[in-house]
Amino acid sequence: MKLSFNNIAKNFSDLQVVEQFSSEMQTGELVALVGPSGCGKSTLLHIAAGLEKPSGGSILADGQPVAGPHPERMLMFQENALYPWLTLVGNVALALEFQKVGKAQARQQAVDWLAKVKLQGFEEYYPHQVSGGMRQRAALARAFVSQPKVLLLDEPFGALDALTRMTLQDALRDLIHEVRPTVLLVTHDVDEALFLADRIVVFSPRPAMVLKEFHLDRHAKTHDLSEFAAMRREILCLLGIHAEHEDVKPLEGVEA
Ligand SMILES: Nc1ncnc2c1ncn2[C@@H]1O[C@H](COP(=O)(O)OP(=O)(O)OP(=O)(O)O)[C@@H](O)[C@H]1O
Repeated sequence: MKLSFNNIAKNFSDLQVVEQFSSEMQTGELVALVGPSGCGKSTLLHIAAGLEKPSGGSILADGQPVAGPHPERMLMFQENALYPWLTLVGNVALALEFQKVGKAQARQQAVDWLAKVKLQGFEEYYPHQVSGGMRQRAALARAFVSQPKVLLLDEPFGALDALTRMTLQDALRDLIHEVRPTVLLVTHDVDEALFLADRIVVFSPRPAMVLKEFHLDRHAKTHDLSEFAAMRREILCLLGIHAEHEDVKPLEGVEA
């Protein structure tokens, strides 16, 4: 599904959050939105989800105005997105039951998708009985089970430790490869954007304006992002972060 943001502006009372944002996300494209905290990235996701109305401009999904939330445009948050009173399989099946899929069929599909995110054997566990990474795996299964055409990810792995985050990024890549939704990813993690995205949009502080877009080759990327070092440095620089301080320096006396 193609998403078109046409001259989007958004303000909350006197607060101008987004100014003149225009961009087209092609079917199956993964676009990462990065920018300073509070610049309006989540607001753009909410507009795409149909949860917020723009103050100016229009948002189209396959040429049709977005009038409100729709299951084909799925929003996934950072953490605690699962219902604590339902098991993992119950949480995933519920996404289908909302769409009027029969209970038995919903459950079978939920079991299948939990297996795809390596949670077989944990179907009957409650969210508090599994780790944060496992909860986010289940949340991924729930986001993908109804095979959405657009996936809106708001810092999906922001609460996880670095190692768990990387395994979840791999899982997300596999699911995207299978379902091929159009994805808008809000992240503070530049490496996550470099690993997952086809395109990275870097925003200014509020009101959000596009500072620069980066196009990445779609090929089998690994977590070794050394080939993107120059791009990483430029993005960090645009965000006002001194990249040279970020780099790991060899310890004294150790040859680089
Ligand atoms: N419903 C709302 N009512 C009033 N103000 C809001 C609302 N939603 C967001 N804002 C304000 O809009 C600004 C942008 O918020 P938004 O969550 O889009 O930023 P962000 O770039 O996603 O931030 P972060 O990276 O910290 O999550 C903030 O100042 C926020 O307080």
